[in-house]
Amino acid sequence: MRKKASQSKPFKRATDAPNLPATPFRFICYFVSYFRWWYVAMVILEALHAICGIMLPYAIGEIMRGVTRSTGDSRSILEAVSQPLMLFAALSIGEVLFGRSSGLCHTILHPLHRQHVTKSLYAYLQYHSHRYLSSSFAGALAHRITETSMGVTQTLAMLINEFMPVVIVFGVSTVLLSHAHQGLAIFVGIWAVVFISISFWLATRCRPYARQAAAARSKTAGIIVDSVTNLSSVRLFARLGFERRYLNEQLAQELRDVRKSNWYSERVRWFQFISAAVLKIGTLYYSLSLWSSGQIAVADFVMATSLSLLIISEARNLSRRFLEFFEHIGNVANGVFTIVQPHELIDRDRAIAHSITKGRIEFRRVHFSYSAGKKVFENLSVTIQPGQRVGLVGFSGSGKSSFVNLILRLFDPQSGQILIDGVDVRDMTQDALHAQISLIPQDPSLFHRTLLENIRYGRLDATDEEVIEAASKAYAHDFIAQMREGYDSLVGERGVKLSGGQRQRIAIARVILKNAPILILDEATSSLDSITEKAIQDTLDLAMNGKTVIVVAHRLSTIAHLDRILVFDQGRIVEDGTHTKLLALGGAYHRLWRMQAGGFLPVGA
Ligand SMILES: Nc1ncnc2c1ncn2[C@@H]1O[C@H](COP(=O)(O)OP(=O)(O)OP(=O)(O)O)[C@@H](O)[C@H]1O
Repeated sequence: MRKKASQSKPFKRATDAPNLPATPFRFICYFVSYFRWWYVAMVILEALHAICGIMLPYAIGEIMRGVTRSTGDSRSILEAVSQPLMLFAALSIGEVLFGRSSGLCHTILHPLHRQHVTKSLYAYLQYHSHRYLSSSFAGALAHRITETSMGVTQTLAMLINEFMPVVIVFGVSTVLLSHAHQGLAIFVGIWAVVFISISFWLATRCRPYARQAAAARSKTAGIIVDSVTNLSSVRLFARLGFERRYLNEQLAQELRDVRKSNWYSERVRWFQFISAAVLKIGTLYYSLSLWSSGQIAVADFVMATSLSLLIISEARNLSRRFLEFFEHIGNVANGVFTIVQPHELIDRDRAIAHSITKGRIEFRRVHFSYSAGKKVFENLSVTIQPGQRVGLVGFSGSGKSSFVNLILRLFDPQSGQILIDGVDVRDMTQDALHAQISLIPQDPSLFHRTLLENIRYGRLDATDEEVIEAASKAYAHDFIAQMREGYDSLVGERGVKLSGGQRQRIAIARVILKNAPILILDEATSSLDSITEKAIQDTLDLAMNGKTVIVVAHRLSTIAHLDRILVFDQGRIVEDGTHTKLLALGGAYHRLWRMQAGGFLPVGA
């Protein structure tokens, strides 16, 4: 069922990702359809609320009509106004009941709706590629999701609670007035059309100023955050005054932009006040002259003036509302155009959760570049046998990480194949592939959760005992036990409360729990002191047992004991063999080895 729906979409998306439309209007409608009955109820309640409100002046007019028709004694007045009074009371009660019922719907629905948009956008974002995520600011994406979900609910709230009542008020007023006098109705009708059109036009004119002021405000916030984040550097460079001046310059710019926007809003307010005065005075004068010439009754006169006051109160903030409306729509459009993009790496239709039994990795005539132009691999072919432990060495930028990235399918090659146990990685579901490969990166990033949760991430059903056992094997238990809250300690954003070596040990514990058939170590012990590294090496050797292992290393001593070493140079494998064989060859590896023995770290070719 889902497949069918996704086939009709204009672009590729991961099969398990929500089927979100890629245009703001359709995006909003998509979510409305989930809660359609709630919205139908809100539209009806808000319409009834507005109708009750606008009918009140009519009831007042009828009361007046009753009074003028009565003979003057209190009994006849009471008789004449009893029905309009009941109407007035019913309308007043209706206004409260319908208004508050709509408010209740709003209270229940909107948080739910926002949650649903947030969940869907987050689920969609999860399937974006490594390339997409690494070229976006994580904070900005999170902010977009929040703004988009707010934008969707606010857009709908404004349509239902702000614009629809105004339209109803204008429409019903014109009908009521037309019963009293055609001319009055035409006057109010023309006023409403002109007022809405000019308000809309002014709002569109005001938009760039408001946007500029909002951008200036965000920039100020950004500068403050940046400066506070780097406060220790600011102090160490004795740049406190410099930072204040830097902020002051931005604040001065913000002031100019905000003033411009405020000045424009002030002009809009002038327009609103003048138009309100025109309506008030015009209706009063016109209806008074109609009444004095006997064309309308005093009741119609009262109704017309009350209606004009009601219309003014409804229309008062229309320009500002239009402005906010554009802003919310803009937020939705931003979110949709940023996040609801085609997914770059999606599982093929025939992809299966293939289970890796041997761990044989083969690169077959692989051509790969990150972007058009600079090639990283050209016709690369190499096979890593099951259970082999292979070290990757080479100068910085020679292609070691790219080699690993392709195995993990963080990127797809332009041509050629990467096969694991003879199956193209594109024919495996990404979930299955990633579940069967463990990676310990050079600088592991942890979740701001407890140590227990971070280690258990390797296997969610691991018991506390298994977590502690893995931590002990990774030489992490001792330092965890010394922490005040032990395994329940929070590690800070990305694990900043831990040292680099401690983070690496947590990452190793996690991988021990995961126990995947293929293990990739990217300078996995580079942050450890030599004594811990020696100890942990034994654990890693144990963890490598029976697995295919790839070790990316800059320090050649850490891979000298492996079964095989591949030497990379500008995307080519220039040497391939054991440490002893490669040293004897006297080529690139030999040169690297000599450079490191002499204390030099090779940085570039
Ligand atoms: N995400 C990326 N986008 C674009 N180009 C990239 C990206 N990652 C790497 N490259 C480029 O690809 C080439 C190979 O880089 P790669 O990271 O594979 O080298 P490496 O041998 O792992 O280097 P190091 O030892 O410094 O980690 C380099 O020219 C690099 O600039």
